[in-house]
Order: sequence, then structure tokens, then C-alpha cells
Amino acid sequence: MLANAVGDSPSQRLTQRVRQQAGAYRVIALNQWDYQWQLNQRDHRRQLISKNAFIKDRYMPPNFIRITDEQLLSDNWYVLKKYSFELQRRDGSWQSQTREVYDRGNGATILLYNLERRTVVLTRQFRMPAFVNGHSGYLIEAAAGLLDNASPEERIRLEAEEETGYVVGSVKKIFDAFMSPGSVTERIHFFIGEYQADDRVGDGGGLEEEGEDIEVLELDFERAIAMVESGEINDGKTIMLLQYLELRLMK
Ligand SMILES: Nc1nc2c(ncn2[C@@H]2O[C@H](COP(=O)(O)OP(=O)(O)O[C@H]3O[C@H](CO)[C@@H](O)[C@H](O)[C@@H]3O)[C@@H](O)[C@H]2O)c(=O)[nH]1
Ligand SMILES: [Mg+2]
Repeated sequence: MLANAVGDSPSQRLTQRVRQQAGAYRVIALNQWDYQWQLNQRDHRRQLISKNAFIKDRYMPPNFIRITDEQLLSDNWYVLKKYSFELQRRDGSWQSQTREVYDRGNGATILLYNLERRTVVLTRQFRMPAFVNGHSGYLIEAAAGLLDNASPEERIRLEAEEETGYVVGSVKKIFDAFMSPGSVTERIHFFIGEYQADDRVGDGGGLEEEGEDIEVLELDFERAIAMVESGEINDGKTIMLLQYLELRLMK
């Protein structure tokens, strides 16, 4: 339902309130993460105006963009589209642009750590895109997987066990992040979870039928940090997780 419909549902009341508050602002998006944002027209900074609002009928089309065309370039595995659109610049003028956008869904990742022994569990597997870009392709990474319609927490528990063999107890979501927002839609949900040696119930390794052949590495935390510095670990999500742990827990 468009938010300018007249009515008395919670979302409509919210919308009216937002509009009253709007003044110098334009509402830009009611996104899927339960946050409502508005955009300051003077400096284009986003400002959070409502959290955990109402899920279903709260879409308000932003008025700073007009999508004029959407062309499917490939849906061989995931979906690559070319969007043509007009975007309003900060001086108020409109500019036409095209952008290719690769949509492979969202993902989740987890760093398994043991505080007492100061260790972490990572994986090593072949990544074709890294190979194409001059790497051996064998990247050291935190366990991770695409959501495939599961919730981030549900998916990361399954993925951690599938890839590392560890059953994860409690997990903590620390943040989510766009990892390549210039071209890829994906948003990754980041988790950490403590493990003990006897939480390992299998070998991990991933699904052979999907081409996965994942090596499980248990590393001293200090060694892992040194590998970030030396460039041996150069996967973005893994660096972010290790540095989070260093800042918050492994002092
Ligand atoms: N046949 C085929 N298989 C594919 C293709 N692309 C991916 N796959 C397979 O699809 C499976 C996806 O495995 P997951 O464990 O769910 O995902 P992931 O590849 O580990 O992705 C995780 O790490 C990425 C890199 O950091 C993240 O981008 C992603 O969000 C997720 O966290 C893997 O077996 C992968 O080989 C493709 O084009 N063709
Ligand atoms: Mg994976």
C-alpha cells in the first residue's frame, strides 16, 4: 500500500507523523530492516526517524530517483540487471545514469572464537573471482553462506556446522554491511560465536555436490591477526570480524 493513502492504520499514522516532521526533509526509504530514514535536503545526510516500525504496508517511493528502464542481462545463476534511472543531484537538477546491478541475495558470516585458548576457526576454499583477479584463489575466510530464504541466524548456524563441523551455541549479531555497494546488492550479516573443542560434531568441508571442498583451520588469534597484516588473510568480511574481536574481546 502506498503510504499516502488516507487511513488510520499504524503505518498510515506513522506516515502522517513523518510528513508533519518532514519540513526540510524528504522521506527516502522504509527499508526491509525495520528502520525508517529521512534525507536532509540540505546536506543529504540520512537521519533515523523510526525504528522497528511496521513491516508490511510501509513502502513509500522515494522522490529523488526515477527508474526509467530495467533490463535483464543474465539470470543464468544469480541475476544481473542493467538499470536506467534519473537521479536528482543535490543542486536539484536531474541526471540520467545507467548501472549494472548483480543480485545474488544476502548472506551471513560468523567468526568462531575461543577466549580461553585464544583461537579462531576459519576456512580455506577456492574462489574463482579471486583467482581471476590474480590470487591463487584459495582464500582464508570466516564461515559464510547465502541466506537462501532462511533468517540470518538460522542460516549461519547451519552454515557454520556444514563448513566447519562445529555446532554453534549462542551467537551474537554484531552488524550488517554492504560489501560491494557499487555493483552488488548483497548485504552480509556478521555474527560471532564462542566454541569449545567438544562442539565439533563433524569434519565440515561443505557440500561436495555443490563443488565445495572446504578446509577447516583452527588458528591462534595472534597468528590470524598477523596474517591480516601480512596479506595472507585478505577477505573483507574475515578482516572485519578479526578486527572486531581484537577490539572488543581479545584485548
Ligand atoms: N553452479 C554454480 N554454483 C555457484 C555459482 N555461484 C556460487 N555457486 C555455489 O553456490 C554455493 C554457495 O555457497 P554458500 O556457502 O551459501 O555461499 P558462499 O559462496 O560461501 O558465500 C558467502 O561468502 C561470500 C563471499 O564472502 C559472500 O559474498 C556471501 O554472502 C556468503 O557470505 C557454493 O557452493 C558456490 O560454489 C555459480 O555461478 N554456479
Ligand atoms: Mg560458504
